Amino acid sequence: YYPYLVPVVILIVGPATWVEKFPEARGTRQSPVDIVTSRASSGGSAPPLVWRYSVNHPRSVVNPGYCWRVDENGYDSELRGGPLGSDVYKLQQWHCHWGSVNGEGSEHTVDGRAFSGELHLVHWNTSKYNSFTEAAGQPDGLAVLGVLLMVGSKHDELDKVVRLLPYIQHKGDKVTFSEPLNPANLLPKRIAYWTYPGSLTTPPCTESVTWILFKEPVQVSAEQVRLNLCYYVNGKNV
Ligand SMILES: O=C(NCc1ccccc1)Nc1ccc2c(c1)[B-](O)(O)OC2
Ligand SMILES: [Zn+2]
Repeated sequence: YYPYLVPVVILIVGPATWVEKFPEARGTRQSPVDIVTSRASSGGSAPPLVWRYSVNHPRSVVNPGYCWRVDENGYDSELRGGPLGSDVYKLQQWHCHWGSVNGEGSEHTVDGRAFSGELHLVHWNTSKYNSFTEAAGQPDGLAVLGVLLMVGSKHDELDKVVRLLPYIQHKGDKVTFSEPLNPANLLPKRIAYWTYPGSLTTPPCTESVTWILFKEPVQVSAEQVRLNLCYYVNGKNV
């Protein structure tokens, strides 16, 4: 009776329906995936992954309704090497995924294990395409650095965004800040990573993402997780 209705309803409006509106979601390289570490082949002779980000420019934190997103507003940055061939990618935005239950917020899992959250730094291929939107439709258009988040010590760089969340409680809210922030400080110390060709994990689920998921999780405090949860799950935006 009653409780059995709820899961069915959730399935009808959740990812299961995305294929109707977004045919890409039925594709062959859909993300997220579970990283089965025993099946990952070693990187062999891939060149080093190299990045450079602008620090002192105004950024805006936006509430798109399902996470928070920081727009880089086109300021200079570069990501190259690793699995990206000879193309240069530029940071467009970065955003965070959190779960409703602590410890289950990440999109990717590693050997079946979920993490408290997951940061995505979204870059687009400026060597081949003229805009993010154009690149987002191409198989080699986007490159996303994925950072797994686990509860531990407070993350000072991330806190520059987390402390602004109370000001963007509703979908569409946006706040601009000019405090210097280096996105490179959001990445783990050790930069070993898994990489695979995948897709956006949210509609339109376009298969245009070269995923680069760092192996080492980054620590954020329980309070930082709580702040993220209370603005995105308890009814304010879902
Ligand atoms: O950029 C997104 N939408 C707007 C859009 C504009 C123009 C064309 C297509 C899409 N979405 C999106 C981009 C990157 C990632 C994700 C979602 B993610 O999977 O959450 O992590 C990586
Ligand atoms: Zn994402």
